[in-house]
Amino acid sequence: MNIALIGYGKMGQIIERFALERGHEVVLKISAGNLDELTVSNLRKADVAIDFSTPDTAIKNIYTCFDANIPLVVGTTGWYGQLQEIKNECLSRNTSLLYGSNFSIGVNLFFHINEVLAKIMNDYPAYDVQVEEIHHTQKLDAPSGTAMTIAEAIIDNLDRKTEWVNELEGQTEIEVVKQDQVLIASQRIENIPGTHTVLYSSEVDEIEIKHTAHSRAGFALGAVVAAEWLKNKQGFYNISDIFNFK
Ligand SMILES: NC(=O)c1ccc[n+]([C@@H]2O[C@H](COP(=O)([O-])OP(=O)(O)OC[C@H]3O[C@@H](n4cnc5c(N)ncnc54)[C@H](O)[C@@H]3O)[C@@H](O)[C@H]2O)c1
Ligand SMILES: O=C(O)C1=N[C@H](C(=O)O)CCC1
Repeated sequence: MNIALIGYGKMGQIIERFALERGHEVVLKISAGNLDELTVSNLRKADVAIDFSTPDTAIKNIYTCFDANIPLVVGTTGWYGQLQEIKNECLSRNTSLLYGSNFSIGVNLFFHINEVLAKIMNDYPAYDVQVEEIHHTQKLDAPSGTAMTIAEAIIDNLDRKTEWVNELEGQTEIEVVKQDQVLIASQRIENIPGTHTVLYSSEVDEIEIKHTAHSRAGFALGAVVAAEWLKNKQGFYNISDIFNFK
C-alpha cells in the first residue's frame, strides 16, 4: 500500500517506521516546510493518506484529500467542532474518512471499560466522577481528544451528567463544577506521551481506572492498522468501528 503522511512530526515519523515494517511504502511526507507538495496530484500517488498535523490545519488537509478522493485516516485532534460538517461532506462526496482521538488498542479497551463503568454507576449516586489527562508540554489542544471521548461517553451513559468542562492547570480554572458537569482536569508535563484517568469518588472511597501510554508506538501502529482497514472502504468511520469488544 502506498501511504501519504500529512504531518511528519513526532507521530508522522513513528507511523512511517511501522508502515515500512508492515511492507508499505511512504510516497509523500508533508510538514510545515513543504506544504506546497500537498496537492491533489501528489495525493493521488497514494492509496491512503494519514493526517497527524495540527488542530488548525487538519480541516484544510481533509478537504484536499476529499478533492483527491483518497481514503483518509485522521489522528489529529482539536477539530471536532467541525465533525458534523466533515461527515456530511465525506458522505455527499462518496469518499472515505476514519478518525479517532486515540488509535491505541489499550485506550480503545479503556473506552469500552469506561462506558460499562458509567452505566453501572447510574445505580450508585454517592459517587461523583472526573476525568484527568496528562500530556507533554508541546501539545496544542486541551482537553485532549481522548479525554473528550471519555467524558462524552460518560455523559451518554451516566444519566446524572449532561456536559463536560475543562480546567488546564496553570491556565484556566473552574471555580464551581456543577453536579451535572464532568470536570476534565488537564495537566502538561514534559515528555508524557498520554495518561488518562477516570476517577469515581464518594465520601468513603474511590474507584479509579487509568491508561498510561509508555510511548507513542501504540498510537502509531493503530494508525497504520486503521489505514489498512480503510483502504478499500467508502464512508465515514470512527476507530471504534474497527474493534468489536464483547
Ligand atoms: N489519535 C491519536 O491516537 C493521536 C496520538 C498522538 C497524537 N495525536 C494528535 O496528532 C496530532 C499531531 O501530533 P504530533 O505529536 O505528531 O505533533 P507534532 O507537532 O510533532 O507534528 C505536527 C506536524 O504537522 C506539521 N504541519 C504543520 N502544519 C501543517 C499543515 N498545514 N499540513 C500538514 N502538516 C502540517 C508540522 O510541521 C509537524 O510535522 C495532534 O493533533 C495530536 O493531538 C493523535
Ligand atoms: O500527543 C498528543 O497530542 C496526543 N493526542 C491525542 C489526544 O489528544 O487525545 C492522543 C494522545 C496523544
